[in-house]
This record gives sequence, structure tokens and C-alpha cells, in this order.
Amino acid sequence: MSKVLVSDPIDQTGIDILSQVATVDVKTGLKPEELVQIIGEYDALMIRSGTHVTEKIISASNNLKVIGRAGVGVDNVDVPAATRKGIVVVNSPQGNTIAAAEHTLAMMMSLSRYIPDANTSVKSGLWDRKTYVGAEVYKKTIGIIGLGKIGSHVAKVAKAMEMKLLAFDPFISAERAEQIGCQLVDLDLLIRQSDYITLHIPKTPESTHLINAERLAKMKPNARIINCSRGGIFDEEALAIALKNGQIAGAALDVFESEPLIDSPLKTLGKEVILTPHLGASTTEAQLNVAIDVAEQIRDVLLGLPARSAVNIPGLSPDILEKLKPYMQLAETLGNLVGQLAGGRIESLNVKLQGELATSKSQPLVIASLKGLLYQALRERVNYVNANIEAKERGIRVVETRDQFVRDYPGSLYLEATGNLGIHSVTGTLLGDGEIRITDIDGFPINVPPSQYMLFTVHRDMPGIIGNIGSLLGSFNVNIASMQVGRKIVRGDAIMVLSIDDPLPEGILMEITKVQGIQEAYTIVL
Ligand SMILES: NC(=O)C1=CN([C@@H]2O[C@H](COP(=O)(O)OP(=O)(O)OC[C@H]3O[C@@H](n4cnc5c(N)ncnc54)[C@H](O)[C@@H]3O)[C@@H](O)[C@H]2O)C=CC1
Ligand SMILES: O=C(O)CCC(=O)C(=O)O
Repeated sequence: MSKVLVSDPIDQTGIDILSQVATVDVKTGLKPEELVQIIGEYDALMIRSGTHVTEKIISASNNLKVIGRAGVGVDNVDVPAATRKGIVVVNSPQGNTIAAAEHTLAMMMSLSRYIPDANTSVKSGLWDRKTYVGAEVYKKTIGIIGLGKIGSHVAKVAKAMEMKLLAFDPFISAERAEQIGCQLVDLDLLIRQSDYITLHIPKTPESTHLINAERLAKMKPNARIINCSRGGIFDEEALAIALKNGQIAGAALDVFESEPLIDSPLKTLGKEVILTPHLGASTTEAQLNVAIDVAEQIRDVLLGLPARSAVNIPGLSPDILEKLKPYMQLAETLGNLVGQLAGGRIESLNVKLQGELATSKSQPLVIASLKGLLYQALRERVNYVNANIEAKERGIRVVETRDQFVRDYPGSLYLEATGNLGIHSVTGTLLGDGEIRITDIDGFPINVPPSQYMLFTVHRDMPGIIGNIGSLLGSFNVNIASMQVGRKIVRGDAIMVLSIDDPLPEGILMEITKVQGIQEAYTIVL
């Protein structure tokens, strides 16, 4: 049975789902070196934001197949290192959207009315009504940086509160922003005109210290800023100085450059600063959502099924996956077949999507073809996660082409591998019942289902040759399950494809090539 380690607190429902297929150990609060020590035992790791899955942990993980992040941000996982090792990284892109948006709105209202400090004041025995005179958000301008899932929900509620909405997001269209009720503007204008600024973006090299001393200096003196996205997007030192100098009116932060927040000048500031310990996703509802979402995906990966929200398998979104899943098996089989025909070192792979397949996304089919192509070299070490990287590291050039006007089958896939030993091609399709058919090998038309053990020959189309091969296989006690010949012209070159029940015995290939008229012979194991 598989073993799963849960190293951050997650909802029990998630653990129950994992327990259907694995032994689950819940060990929270592990030190990095403790995790390095034990990770080798596990097939899957489930985390929240507390565990940092570093390269060191990944290198120590010999059995790990999947890392599940019960939340959105995967910046606490070294995704490139996981990808190189073929480990699937999954997250829950929507499970905590509402929780994070509501925390942001709560921060905005709390900042405006000094609620945390007023509460502390009353609890300490005071009744101070002068210190906590706040500001209304009604008719004020809110600038939303990052108009994705969380930013859009914040926008929806802010609009209902009759705020004016500005947004900065270089990756969305002005029309989309308008639909949400926002005016899409550049960052400088947003910074200068907003009374409230809230960030909902991932931490990337471009967004690190996006809010720095220079931008703080451009803000209105009554500006209040909120960060419930990722630490490090604010320059915390510059922010503390701006708040201390009264350059801006307030800041609410849920996330920090270094968590937990230990030493920070922000901690010494007054009622204009609110700090929460990364609570954006901490609602019962969100924790249930993300635990179910991620546990189900870990379960699926452990059962050999694709995950619906894998962050390191490009192009495999759930809708695309549903449509292309049967063709991915075809691509993998053809990749494996053409790789064995080509033998040696492969230099390039041409993936041609034909007929109705020509309108599909090619990336999943390219990945599946490469996975098949590399199987002989890498066996179980190649998967959908690392196939692209492994191909690049071997210098395999991938060319994608499309041809809508293929007549014979509604949709088919053509793979051509060029290697140091020559060029080989295969074409295949799916029948109505989803069964795979190989329809062409090296330009010879055939119609055979793939089978585990196969023999291909290229020979002169002449009388007696099929009988001779049949007798030779019989003399080695090889049972032929099916046989088909394909030729381009009568008495020209032809191809023979045999499905056999067992692997070919040692030495027989050499005997086959000695048969008169046989030019080449290949054994294939799929
Ligand atoms: N505090 C907490 O507990 C939580 C924090 N988060 C964080 O909130 C952030 C947003 O999450 P979602 O809305 O779900 O993500 P999303 O992917 O739906 O939206 C992010 C948006 O940011 C935009 N963007 C990316 N880089 C940008 C840049 N440099 N400038 C402006 N816009 C940029 C993207 O185009 C996208 O529209 C993430 O960093 C996530 O990790 C999410 C949940 C809980
Ligand atoms: O797991 C958590 O509580 C943090 C959630 C978060 O930051 C995220 O989903 O990006």
C-alpha cells in the first residue's frame, strides 16, 4: 500500500480520502532535517503553507510521486526540482478563493475603523471614542492589483459597497475588467489615485518588492494598503518607514517576507497597522474545500490517473484532458513504437495532428508522444511531468504540424522520429470504441491493433516469403496471434506486421534477416 505524509494541519475529510488508498501519517511541525530523514518512505506528501519543500527534500525523496498543496500558492515548493524528478505537484486553485477575498475585505474594514485596536482598548478597561474615528469606504477608490479569482471577488463586493474600482493586471483584457466593473489602468495611475490598494498576485521575480519606497511615495496620504497574497511583494522595511512618517494612512498584512513574523519594525507600529498570521484561507469552509480537492488528486495520482490541477503538467487542464485522454494513450503507444523502430539516439520528433485532431491543443499529445518515445531509455522514470524536460536534455527537437484534410480517419496522429540510425514514422487512430489502430508504418498502409510483442519486417513483395517466416517462427516455437502485410506497389517493397504471444527468443531476429527477400526486421515490445 502507498504511504502518504501529511506535514501540515489539514481537514480530517482529506485524510479520510487518502486513507482509501494509502497509509496516512500525520506529522506536523517537522524540522527540515527531520523531513529529509523520513521523506524517502513516502509516495505522496500533503502540505499547506507551513512546509517548505526544498530541493534537498525532493532529492531525498526516492518514492515520491505527488506533492499536494492544500491551497493556491505553490511558492513553498521547489516546483522545477519536483518536475525534474517527475513528481506531480497539485494544488487547489479555487478552494479558498472566497476565504481569502473575505479576509481582504475584513482587513479593509478593520483598517478603516481601527477595529483591532479599539477592541484591545475596551478589553483593557478603557472607553476611548476619540482615538478611533475612522473613514468610510463608500465612494472611495479601491485599486486592485491582480484581477484573478480573489481580486475579482473583492471587486464584486467593493462594487456593491459603491466604491470606485481601478485594476492593474497586465494579463487580462480591458473588456474582462469592465465586466467585473473595474477600469483597467496602469500601475502608476492606480498607485496615485487609490484610497485603498489591495494585492492579489503571485510572488514572482517581477512582483517582488512591487510596493517599494518609490511607489509608497506616490500614494495618497490617506491611502490604506492591504496584502493578503504573498509576502515579499511589499518591501516591509520601506513600508514601516512610510507608515512611521505618515506618508500613507495604514497597512494590513496577512503575509510576510519571512513567516512566522519574528523581528519586524511593523510590529512596533500603532493602530494604523494590522497584522494577521497568514489567515487568508483559514475558514472551516475553505479548509474543507482544499483538503477534499487536493486529497482526491493525490488519490488519483497514486491510482495512476491524471490529476485535474497539476501545476507542472503544462496544457493538462481538466476540460482539455477529458477530450484528449483517449488520444494520449494513442500518442504514448505510437511514441514508444516509433522510438523502438528508430533505435539509437533520437534527434527530432515530428508530431502531426491530422483530421479533426488538427483543431485540438497539441501540448498534451506532444507530452504523451515524448513519454512513449523516451520509455525505452527511461522506463518508469519518464512521465507526463518530466517528459518535456527529459527530451530537451537529450537535445530532441520537437516539431508540431497540423493537417486538417486527411481523409481516411476522422482524427489521426502521425509521429516521425529522426535519429542517428535513420528516419521512421508511424500513424495511428482510434476506432469508435476507443480501440487503437496502427494505420501506417514508414509509409506502408496497414491496419493492426498494437500488441505487447510484435515483429516487423521490411521485405520484397514476392511469393513464399510469408510462409518462410511463418515456418521459421514455428521452428522456434513462437505462436503468431495475427499477421498483416502492407505494400505500396505489387512486387515492390512491403512490410509485414506480426503480433506474437511471447517475446521473440534470442537469436531469431538474425535468422529472420537471413531469409531471402527480408531487408530489415525489428522486434517491438509495447
Ligand atoms: N493569504 C492567504 O492565505 C491566501 C493567499 N493566496 C494568494 O493570493 C494570490 C492570488 O490568488 P488567486 O486570485 O487565486 O490567483 P489567480 O491566479 O486567480 O490571479 C492572479 C492574478 O494576478 C495577475 N498577475 C500576475 N502577476 C502580476 C503582476 N506582476 N502584476 C499584476 N497582476 C499580476 C494574473 O494575471 C492573475 O489575473 C496568490 O498569490 C495566492 O497564493 C491565495 C489564497 C489564500
Ligand atoms: O494554507 C494556508 O492556510 C495558506 C493558503 C495560501 O496562502 C494559498 O492558498 O496560497
